[in-house]
Amino acid sequence: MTHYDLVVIGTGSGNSIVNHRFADWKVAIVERGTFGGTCLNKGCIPTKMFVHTADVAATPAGSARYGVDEELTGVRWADVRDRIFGRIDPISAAGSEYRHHNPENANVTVYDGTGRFTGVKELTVEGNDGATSVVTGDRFVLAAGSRPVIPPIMGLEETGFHTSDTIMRLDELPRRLAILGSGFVAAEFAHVFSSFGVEVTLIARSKTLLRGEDAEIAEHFTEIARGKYDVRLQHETVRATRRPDGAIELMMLHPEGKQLLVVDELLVAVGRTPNADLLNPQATGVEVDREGRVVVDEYQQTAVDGIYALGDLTSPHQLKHVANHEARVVKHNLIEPENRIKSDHRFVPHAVFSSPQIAAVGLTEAEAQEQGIDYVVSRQKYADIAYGWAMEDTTGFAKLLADPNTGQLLGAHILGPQASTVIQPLIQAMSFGLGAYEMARNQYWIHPAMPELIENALLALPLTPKS
Ligand SMILES: Cc1cc2nc3c(=O)[nH]c(=O)nc-3n(C[C@H](O)[C@H](O)[C@H](O)COP(=O)(O)OP(=O)(O)OC[C@H]3O[C@@H](n4cnc5c(N)ncnc54)[C@H](O)[C@@H]3O)c2cc1C
Ligand SMILES: NC(=O)c1ccc[n+]([C@@H]2O[C@H](COP(=O)([O-])OP(=O)(O)OC[C@H]3O[C@@H](n4cnc5c(N)ncnc54)[C@H](O)[C@@H]3O)[C@@H](O)[C@H]2O)c1
Repeated sequence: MTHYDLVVIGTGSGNSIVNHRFADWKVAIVERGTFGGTCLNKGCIPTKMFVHTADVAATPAGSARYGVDEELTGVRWADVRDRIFGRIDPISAAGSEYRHHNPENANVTVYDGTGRFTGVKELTVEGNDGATSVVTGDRFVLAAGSRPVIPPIMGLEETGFHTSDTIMRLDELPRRLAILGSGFVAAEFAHVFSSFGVEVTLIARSKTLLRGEDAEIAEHFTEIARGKYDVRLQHETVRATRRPDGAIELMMLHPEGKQLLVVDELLVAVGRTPNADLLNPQATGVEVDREGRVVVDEYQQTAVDGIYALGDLTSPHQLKHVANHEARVVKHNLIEPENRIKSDHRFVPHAVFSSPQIAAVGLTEAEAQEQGIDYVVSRQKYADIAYGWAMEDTTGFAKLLADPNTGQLLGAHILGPQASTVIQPLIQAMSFGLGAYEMARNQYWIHPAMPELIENALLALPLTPKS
């Protein structure tokens, strides 16, 4: 049994905690999978590299409206895949090498294996090489992330399927792909594979895709998606079978009856569950809530003094910028326990990198209504700003909600080109309390740039000056 000052479990955002400020600490890092975690290896980064490539592949299909005739003559899947992972895999390997062998990490021991609490502040690591080690620590950081949910569909395991963990490493592009789910992962991969020429069928139980978004955004996105690939709404997949010819047959229930779908590959994208169960946190007194998340306070500390948790393991926002923010809070609180800081989850934004993009922060209109909050609303189409004319955009818009009493923004929802970038000034305004009326009028907005979408949406809010 070896004792450490600090034990970090998980090398996603958890890995960013240990730096020169911990040089005097004896540190253990435990990682069961690929160094760098989900975002680097299987999440944000490769998906966005595929999404950008898909945007390029989709360009010819939309260029005729500008009077430019282009043709997509092919997508070299193996080249796309190998370019992307040819860049990512060495970064992950270098991160692992750095922690294992670089003299700057002389105080750090890496355990390649799965950690599981077997007592109070005692972790048993089943090494990937079969060896077992027991480590104890004064402090722990639980940063073990989440994994894809596999729904209980008859025959699914025997049939075989992909998740976001494996779909990006396919040997070749399938002719037909079914995607089960209607959230972030489904929306992004539907764009990627349909742009690459794959016949995509998206199977959703809900009445709209992306139902966590503001209802107007979700409805518009669903309508646009239906024009690009086959979208089956209100379909419950009940059985999967592998046919003798190798194809996959899915049986779905729909209000109007049973349906069969035959595809070559299946991507399951129905959510992610925290990896808390792998850690057996109860053995050290750490609480887990009904959703399976490790419970933390505003300092990111669990019920046990000195045991902190962060990221997908604990947060309802399964987003990298949230995991990174929480890692910075935990780092500070470890180094300065007498002067701890709180994490700030007031205005957590997100973006869906599909086509079109979606970005949002704050309340949806339905949430404002449910919470009985007084609000005013404005909408601004890309089609009615100069850059929208340049892009010939016909579907994009921004929707803003503001409190008429305080003049503060309550929510922002954007569907359209570069939504993930265009939204940033609104996140800033909400975070720093800048009034919507003043924001619109007391600064220059570059003409004729895309943020004029925001300027006009702000000007359209029926507000009065507050300062
Ligand atoms: C396809 C996809 C696309 C995404 N795109 C975006 C995006 O565009 N923007 C965004 O903000 N977010 C995105 N996300 C979400 C983002 O990847 C996660 O929110 C983020 O990576 C979580 O970081 P983390 O440090 O909490 O966990 P992870 O990065 O998952 O790290 C946890 C690590 O812990 C290890 N581990 C687990 N259990 C144990 C154990 N018992 N012992 C030892 N090690 C263990 C795991 O192997 C893993 O390496 C995406 C996710 C997916 C799946
Ligand atoms: N751009 C980004 O920031 C990004 C991209 C990808 C993933 N992520 C993160 O990863 C998380 C997981 O993504 P996800 O898309 O897997 O989950 P999700 O929670 O976004 O969406 C899953 C959807 O699948 C539906 N569903 C559940 N069971 C189903 C079933 N049996 N059949 C059909 N549909 C079913 C759910 O109702 C839900 O709408 C996201 O919530 C997000 O936090 C973020």
